Amino acid sequence: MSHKSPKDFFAPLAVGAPAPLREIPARPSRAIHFFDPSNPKMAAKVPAMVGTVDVLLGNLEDAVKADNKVAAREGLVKIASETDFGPTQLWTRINSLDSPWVLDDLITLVTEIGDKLDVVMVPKVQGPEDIHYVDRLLAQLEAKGGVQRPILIHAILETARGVANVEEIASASPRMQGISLGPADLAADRKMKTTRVGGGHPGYLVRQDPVDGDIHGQRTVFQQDLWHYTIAKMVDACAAAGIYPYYGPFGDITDVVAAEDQFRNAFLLGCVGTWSLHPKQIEIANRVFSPSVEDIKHARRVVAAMGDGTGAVMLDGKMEDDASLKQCLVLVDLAEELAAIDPKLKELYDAIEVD
Ligand SMILES: CC(=O)SCCNC(=O)CCNC(=O)[C@H](O)C(C)(C)COP(=O)(O)OP(=O)(O)OC[C@H]1O[C@@H](n2cnc3c(N)ncnc32)[C@H](O)[C@@H]1OP(=O)(O)O
Ligand SMILES: O=CC(=O)O
Ligand SMILES: [Mg+2]
Repeated sequence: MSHKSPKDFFAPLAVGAPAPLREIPARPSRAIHFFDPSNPKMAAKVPAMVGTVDVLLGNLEDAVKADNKVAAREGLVKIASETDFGPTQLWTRINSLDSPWVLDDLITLVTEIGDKLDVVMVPKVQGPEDIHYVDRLLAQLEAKGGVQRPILIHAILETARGVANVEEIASASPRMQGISLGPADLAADRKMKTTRVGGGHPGYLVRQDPVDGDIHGQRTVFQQDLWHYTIAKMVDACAAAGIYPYYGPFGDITDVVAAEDQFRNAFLLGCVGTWSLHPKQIEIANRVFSPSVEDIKHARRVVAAMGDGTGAVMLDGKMEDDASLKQCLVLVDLAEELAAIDPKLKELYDAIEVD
């Protein structure tokens, strides 16, 4: 397989298209909030959500009825044209690359609202060839529409082939912003025997060994995480490529407790955010994907104790060194990025006293 040289990788793919970015900016994206632009009730709520959520995503793919595909596309153009998004990013999820709608999705959105669109989410990505296709098309359309800065690409990891190719997908283009887990389509594609949109399953468990050989006696059951392997693989692929990993949908809107657990697992494993399908999931995501006061307090104590950052010190009976300092700096840096856009968090983090 032939690879592009570094100089070609960062050259625009169409005459007149903006130059690709050399680094993907670390813009907060704790919640990517989905709305259906063809649904008048949802669409009406979008302007008031600006500033309350990091990303608003006009969804054109699954969950939008086939009869409403054109209305959703046109609805998104209208909302984008009429709304000042301020600090909130505007993303879209286009229809899949084999669908009858995707070409018109891209032509319409990039030429009409390209300057407002930050990221295009591409579903059911199978391999780098899908990203190359969207990459070139975006460049051609940016040139046609006079778009001034490159629109980034976000892939959904929701096919078995996509998971097998995740490293190549992550580094397929300088437009690659990040990757989300798509547990619902991935489960179907893998022929998993679940019937849910993300989250766990009570049947996927590990059981304590029999006590005194009594297999029918009381034995503790530990439910396992169906998504651990894929999220970890995705996080590694994204970190290696310098892009951002996300959990995806949690379909049980009423189970806010399990949603929080699933989001926190993803946060701890390295994800920067998740999807929100319903307004009540935004607050959960914003909270979970922001470092806690306790974490920042501890991280700042380690930073202070480590002085010039070399050597080893004891803090509360625990050894700290360069590696634990680096982990603490991940949290401190994230807190600074979030404080810059979230005044409540800034107040919270500023009030922390390090003893
Ligand atoms: C596997 C995947 O691909 S996941 C991604 C695709 N799926 C989606 O994007 C789903 C997006 N979400 C939704 O469609 C809806 O939230 C549903 C269908 C799950 C639930 O909708 P409802 O039954 O209307 O929920 P509910 O009655 O609690 O809504 C309360 C209010 O919030 C509004 N609302 C619900 N979801 C959203 C949303 N995502 N964004 C903005 N407003 C919303 C409703 O319109 C309703 O407004 P109203 O008070 O003016 O009547
Ligand atoms: O698109 C998301 C999914 O889980 O499927
Ligand atoms: Mg899907």
